[in-house]
Amino acid sequence: MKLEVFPSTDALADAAAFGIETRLAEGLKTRGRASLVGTGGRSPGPVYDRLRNARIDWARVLVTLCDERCVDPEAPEANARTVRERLLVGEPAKAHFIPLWPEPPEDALRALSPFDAVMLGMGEDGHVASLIPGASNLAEGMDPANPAMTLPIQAGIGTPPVARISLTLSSLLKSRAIFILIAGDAKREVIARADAGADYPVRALLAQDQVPVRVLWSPTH
Ligand SMILES: O=C(O)[C@H](O)[C@@H](O)[C@H](O)[C@H](O)COP(=O)(O)O
Repeated sequence: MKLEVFPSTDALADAAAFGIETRLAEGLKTRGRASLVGTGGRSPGPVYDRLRNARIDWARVLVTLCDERCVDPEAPEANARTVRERLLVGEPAKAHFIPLWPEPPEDALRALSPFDAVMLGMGEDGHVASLIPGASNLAEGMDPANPAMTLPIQAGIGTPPVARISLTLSSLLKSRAIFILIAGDAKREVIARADAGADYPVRALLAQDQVPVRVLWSPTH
């Protein structure tokens, strides 16, 4: 793993947004459509803010999420709400948004893949999307041969501890580029340990050579 170190959240967000916009533009140019898998948490907000200004044909872009909390889509905890408020405003409102909940869109996701760009955060427990250590079906979610695109995750783990829908590892890997956004010293140590072989969910993304993965780090959120 090559950790890309940025001095600030702004610098990280500039680089991530540029990388993602480039992937979307490439998808539009070569395939006439593009797909973005977004994420929740604190990391993506500043990236969405920049992507809003991307001069691409948003009407031909499909946007979905790597995970969703099973809460009212209007609730502040809903990842869809973050995407609606931070990304799908102005021109990007023309993009087609595919929610993961209440009906996991298995077929739509399969038809959409491989995704042009997948943006992920990472927890201090090494989770990505909602592939969270402690989930009773984590092995299923981490099975690279699992044909399912999505996986329900029980309530009681993760923050907030609500039930969730996550993309599976196999669906995250049906992509052309993955961007992992992390902040703070604790997560820098976790990802270094994962890269060195520790059994965190994020390790599965670092230890494969099917999809290019960029890991972008800044000292704070
Ligand atoms: O819905 C979620 O909670 C996320 O998708 C989750 O996987 C998040 O990305 C990480 O927990 C990192 O969160 P931060 O970006 O806040 O560090």
